[in-house]
Amino acid sequence: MQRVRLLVFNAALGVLDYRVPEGMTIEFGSIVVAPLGPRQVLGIVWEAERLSTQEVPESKLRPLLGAMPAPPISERLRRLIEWTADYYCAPLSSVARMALGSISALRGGGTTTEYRLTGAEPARLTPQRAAALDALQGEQGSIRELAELASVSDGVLRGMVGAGLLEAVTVDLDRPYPPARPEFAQPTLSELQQDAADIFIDAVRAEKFAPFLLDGVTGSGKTECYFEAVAEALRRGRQVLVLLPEIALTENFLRRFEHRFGVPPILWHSSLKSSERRRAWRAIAGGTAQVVVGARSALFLPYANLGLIVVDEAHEISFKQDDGVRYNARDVAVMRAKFEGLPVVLASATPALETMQLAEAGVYRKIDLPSRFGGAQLPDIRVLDLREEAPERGRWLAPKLVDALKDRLAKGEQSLLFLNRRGYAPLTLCRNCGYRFQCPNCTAWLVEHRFSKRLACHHCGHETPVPEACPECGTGDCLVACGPGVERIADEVAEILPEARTALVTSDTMNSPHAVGEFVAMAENKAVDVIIGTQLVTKGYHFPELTLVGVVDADLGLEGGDLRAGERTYQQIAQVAGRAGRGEKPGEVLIQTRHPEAAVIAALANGDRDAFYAAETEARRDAGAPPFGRWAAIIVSSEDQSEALSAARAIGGTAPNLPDMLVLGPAPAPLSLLRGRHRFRLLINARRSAELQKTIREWLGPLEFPRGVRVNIDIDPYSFV
Ligand SMILES: Nc1ncnc2c1ncn2[C@@H]1O[C@H](COP(=O)(O)OP(=O)(O)OP(=O)(O)O)[C@@H](O)[C@H]1O
Ligand SMILES: [Zn+2]
Repeated sequence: MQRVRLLVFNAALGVLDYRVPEGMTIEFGSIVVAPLGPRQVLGIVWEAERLSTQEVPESKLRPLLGAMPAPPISERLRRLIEWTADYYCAPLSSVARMALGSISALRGGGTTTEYRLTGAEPARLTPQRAAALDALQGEQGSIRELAELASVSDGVLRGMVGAGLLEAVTVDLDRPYPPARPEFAQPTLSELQQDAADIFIDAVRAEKFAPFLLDGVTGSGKTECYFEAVAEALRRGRQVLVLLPEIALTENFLRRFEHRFGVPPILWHSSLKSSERRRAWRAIAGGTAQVVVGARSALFLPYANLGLIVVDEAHEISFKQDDGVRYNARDVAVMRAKFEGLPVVLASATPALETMQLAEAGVYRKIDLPSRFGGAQLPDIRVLDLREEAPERGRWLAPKLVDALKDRLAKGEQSLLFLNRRGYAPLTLCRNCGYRFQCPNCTAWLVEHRFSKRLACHHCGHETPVPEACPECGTGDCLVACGPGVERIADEVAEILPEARTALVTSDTMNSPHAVGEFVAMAENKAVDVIIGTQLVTKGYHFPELTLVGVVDADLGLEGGDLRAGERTYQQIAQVAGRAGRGEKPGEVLIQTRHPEAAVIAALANGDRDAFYAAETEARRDAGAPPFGRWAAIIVSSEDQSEALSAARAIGGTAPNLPDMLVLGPAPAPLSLLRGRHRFRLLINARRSAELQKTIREWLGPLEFPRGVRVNIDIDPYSFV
């Protein structure tokens, strides 16, 4: 190769041509360093005919500086990167960057230095050193990482190294992971489970593209089934990727995996320490990482030898990324399996309608597990009509739910209360003048968090202490909390069941793997009587003593009229209901609602999933909504409202007039102010036959906007705010 075309990691530059200097060997996919003016850029050597750019004359070509000591990005992954960029209308370089994951890992293995406490007991300590000493017990990391953990400056820690309180440790980045053992603790599967597992095992052996939907009720043992496919991949020396929707679930998964295979899997997520990240990336690219578990970002990594992909809780909307490259990891996982030629298993008790449709059309092979493992029955579901069975004044739990909670406590069984709202109260207002606390950066109320004594915005993170007096009228002691969040429900439980031991499970409390682990251990050891949680606690957990689930407000998710609100409500409630009665004792679910007649609630109460899917399918068909039609959104934002509006109007004004595409808007977004940016939205509804992405590219491509305007395209959107 004399002349090469690079995809460089800079969306503005994109594609550049270079000369390969004498003696340097590279191939397509090689990761190289190239000069750019006085600077250097990283790039991937790409097939020139697949990337268009202005030809640079031979005489002007500058030579590459060198190749990184990392395996080249495979052709299959290059094709997936192209497909993703094309489908989601995203810059190729932004997608490719996700494959690199850790830029520092590209520099090679070797060693790095980390620090940990020596255990020395100093006579006297500054308050900062004392705080660091406290915070860093059992921790190890770079100075920067430890400084962040302890909330002190790097300088404080350097001083502690000098004083002998911290010591340097050499970490080998290429030290191998202990091998997982496919036969470590093989369970005896039920006949149904074994049939499902055999199909997956055959698919792993076939080494061909094969998409599956594993549709099994809650507690049917979906994990045990796909673990058998994982075991087969391990026996054959192939790598496995398991995608989970949230990091909070990984802790649970990790323990189950270790039980089954003798060692923990390799984790990949955004809060890995830099040395862990480098080690994991190198093992993934080198083929020695056997099973990788991660959130979305693990999907684009350069696995050397992938043999199976599993997407667990595949219906979860958090697989859709809503910033940067707006891709859906569930869908891209299927595409990756296709390009790589391997099986992919989407597992869920409440599959997305899109997934169901593909299964019905025969595109995905559907494998059913219709009953719970070990003879456990699905729980009994009853509706509490809040219009007839109102909670006491200032309370949120209806008398029947309170009685059920008391009954379980008396019997020593566990209960779970689900409310998908963090904090104490979603709105705080002044009793005297009616002033409402609103975020200065977003169209959103500030949510009171009573434990941290703060008012917080759940969109931008803005926080302020709860004031003594109303900032508007100055009256003291006049603020009222409106509506419940989980913290308020926890207070109510403490009042009605003072002797009950409670656990609050939200992203505020489950903010580290350690916290999640502690919660799971407590719940399993029956050190908790009542769990109060947000959607975090609705899925994945298996607590055999949990026999009662109370849904505090089933109508919450139906408000706002999002196009998938019905489906999402169904999934959340069915999932949380699925936590009840998983052991020997039967489960009961009480759903509080003001709309018992709503189709979703009725379907849940009757345990009639098919009726719900049928009704939802018809509604979507009528509306031309996915999977029958397609949507795309264009979000225009700027710190300057009029600038955002005129840009949105310019887009609306040049909208193509096509028979198979309808453009709605622009209209102010429901979240019309977000992180200080004013937002307008357009929604495109297209027939399946429409060339949606091509049309959007041709429509927006020629338009020019002021520098402060951002235009984001969201293909197959999940968020409409
Ligand atoms: N064949 C088996 N032998 C022993 N235990 C099993 C078997 N199958 C399932 N279990 C146990 O039953 C419980 C439920 O299984 P699992 O959590 O895999 O269900 P699931 O289908 O993933 O449920 P959910 O969708 O509700 O998370 C787990 O504790 C699991 O270990
Ligand atoms: Zn905000």
